[in-house]
Amino acid sequence: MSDNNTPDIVYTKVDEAPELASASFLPIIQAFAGAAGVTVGTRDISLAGRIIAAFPDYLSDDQKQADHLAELGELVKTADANVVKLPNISASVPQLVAAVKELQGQGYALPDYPETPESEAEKDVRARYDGLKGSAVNPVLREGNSDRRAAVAVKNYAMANPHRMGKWSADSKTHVSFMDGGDFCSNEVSATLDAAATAKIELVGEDGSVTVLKDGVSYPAGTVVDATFMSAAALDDFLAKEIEETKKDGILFSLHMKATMMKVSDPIIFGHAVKAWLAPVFEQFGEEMKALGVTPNSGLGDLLARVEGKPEIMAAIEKVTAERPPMYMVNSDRGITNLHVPSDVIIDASMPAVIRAGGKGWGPDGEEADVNCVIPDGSYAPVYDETIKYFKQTGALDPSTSGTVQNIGLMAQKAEEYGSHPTTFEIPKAGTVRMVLENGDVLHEHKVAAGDIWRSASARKAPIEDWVKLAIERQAAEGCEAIFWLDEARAHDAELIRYVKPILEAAGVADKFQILSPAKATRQTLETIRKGENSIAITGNVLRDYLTDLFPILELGTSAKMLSIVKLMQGGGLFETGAGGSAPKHVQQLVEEGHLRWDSLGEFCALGESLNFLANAKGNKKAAVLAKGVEVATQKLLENDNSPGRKVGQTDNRDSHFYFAMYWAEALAAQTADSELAAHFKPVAEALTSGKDAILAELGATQGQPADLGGYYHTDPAKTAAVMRPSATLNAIIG
Ligand SMILES: NC(=O)C1=CN([C@@H]2O[C@H](COP(=O)(O)OP(=O)(O)OC[C@H]3O[C@@H](n4cnc5c(N)ncnc54)[C@H](OP(=O)(O)O)[C@@H]3O)[C@@H](O)[C@H]2O)C=CC1
Ligand SMILES: O=C(O)CCC(=O)C(=O)O
Ligand SMILES: [Mg+2]
Repeated sequence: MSDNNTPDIVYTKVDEAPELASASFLPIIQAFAGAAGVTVGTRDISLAGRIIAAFPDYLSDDQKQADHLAELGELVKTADANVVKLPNISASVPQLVAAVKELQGQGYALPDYPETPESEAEKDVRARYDGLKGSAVNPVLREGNSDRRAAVAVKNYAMANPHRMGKWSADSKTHVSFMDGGDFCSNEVSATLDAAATAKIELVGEDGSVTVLKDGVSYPAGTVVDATFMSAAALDDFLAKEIEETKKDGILFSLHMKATMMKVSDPIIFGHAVKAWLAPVFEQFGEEMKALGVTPNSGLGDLLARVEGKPEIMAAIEKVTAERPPMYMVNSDRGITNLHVPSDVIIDASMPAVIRAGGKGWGPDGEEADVNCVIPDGSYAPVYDETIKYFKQTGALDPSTSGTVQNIGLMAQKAEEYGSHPTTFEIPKAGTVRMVLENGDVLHEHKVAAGDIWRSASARKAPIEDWVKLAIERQAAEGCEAIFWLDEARAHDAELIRYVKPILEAAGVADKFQILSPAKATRQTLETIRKGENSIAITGNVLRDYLTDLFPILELGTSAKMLSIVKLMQGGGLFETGAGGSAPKHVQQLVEEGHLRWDSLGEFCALGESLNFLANAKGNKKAAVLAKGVEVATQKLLENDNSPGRKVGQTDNRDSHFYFAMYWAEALAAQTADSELAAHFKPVAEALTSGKDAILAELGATQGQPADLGGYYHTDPAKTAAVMRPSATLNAIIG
């Protein structure tokens, strides 16, 4: 749906640090693009914006907001889509509840999040909130497969200016622990559908009763449909054993999940860990805590807040905690543990952080220590396991000589586990889960017990074929090693391999590709980049996510600098900014000490790609000139080291936007392809250059002081602009 009101480029309005950055950077983009007749507009996909859009019937007319996510969901299915997508919050329940509370405080008469909905009205409210939970944005926008890599200039800069890496020692006790049975990995079955089909998922109880869990799940022909489950009993045994083992080893206990993206299964697994950690407390006070509204899936933080006024429960918690191994901390100064909030420790970012640090996590005493990284399901844990084993044997990677790993990820149309939420169930009672097709065929069945987590994931034919073709294209462009990270011994992967091989053979390029299990691919890839050579990892959706944080964090120090292109299957373009999240810690630092260390390199890269797309797809010559200018400016910003530093007083996000604007204007003034644009930008470049000292002084004057944004999830635009655009000189030139 592209109408006259759709701008040439849609720049998404999001949350937390990237949204703060946009308050400073977007006015620059709009002014520069406007001079070339390119329109850049925003669509609000922030958590607060999505909440407001979901409850028009509760709000006054001036508070109402259209459903921009739905609009973008349509746009990305057209060739007109040109969307720059910044990272947004994939909300856990505590984040959602906090955002609602903040909006209520601002006068939005939103209903409370119903913990235990009973009336029809409460059930309706709960369903609307549930639709906003977790990764509700990315799967809607990602109508294409993923191509993530470091731009050449960025990689070269990282090699010339290597970040610090923690040292690995051969006797590090840090390791990964995963289940050896009863998990999603070992229970998986998979089949490819010959014809289009509609399935019903039902639970046949041991008593013979039939409960329909989900009806009318339809798949086009050629879809790979998986089913699997995690045994709750096996999970509980595993967690109890790991807590004991960690204590024996004298190291930190940590749990790494993706409770945001895997919004149904992983919060439940997280809740099992909370229960395992406080097992004796739950045994003694389980009923009382339930009455207080304790839901282990929301984490220890929520639990502690609810039992605060109960000294006997608090005493029991203290007693158990003293017997437990020390826990890996999110923030030891504030006592925030790994199990406090399900969205605080997110595996794609958290495991690389441990690995980059040489296998260290922060303990409750504020000191670094070795850590047991518990990742219950064995499907992808071997990647981290193998990485850690490799570094223990060989020492840390050297970013000044290391090659690079690019990723081609199967992501389109809610591929694989990351699209499985509507078909994931916590099983209410023992029986058999069956997936039955409309002709009565039983596609998959599993015998399950109460509390098991059963889920079905699928990958469609068109996205799979598009993914293999994209891999062929990228391998031809790079000429380097290319590995499909697929395990022929795993049911789902075996079905994918049946697609991959014939396509490679038909294209005559089978010899350019290898197919290796994730563990073997990890080792080979690490050996390749250690030699200074490059590798393309062609993976499913989960490994796309994991690897595009893991390798960039080792090679570049951060995944913020990644080029992240989604070639939409209907011809449009979606340009994600970096491969990281919305960095809540950065907001805290800005609010406390007026320094924003968010690095917008991902935005610069995405902007360049988006303008190039406009130039190529729409023949917009001026956009091509703008794009070239963005490339030159980015290169210059790197060369001159104008990226943000971590500490107050150093270059920050706002300073780096000024430098970017100055270099961009200089490049546009100097180019000869479009004299009109050159003439327009000449005085702009001069004003920015001669105003440099004044501008930097005005920007710097705000550092070191607390900043007031007028909100967290729903900030005040005027206050945010005052914080993020404090230079009157710069504003006058841009304005
Ligand atoms: N594409 C998307 O929409 C994504 C959204 N998310 C969401 O983001 C939130 C936070 O997720 P989390 O897993 O903590 O991951 P983040 O990537 O937000 O944070 C991890 C750390 O990465 C570093 N980092 C990330 N981006 C930048 C940047 N541009 N500049 C500088 N440093 C950066 C920071 O490290 P340091 O502190 O060392 O500076 C940061 O603290 C969650 O709500 C999650 O749901 C997460 C991933 C992707
Ligand atoms: O959508 C999300 O929750 C996170 C996405 C993510 O981590 C990624 O795409 O790398
Ligand atoms: Mg990720």
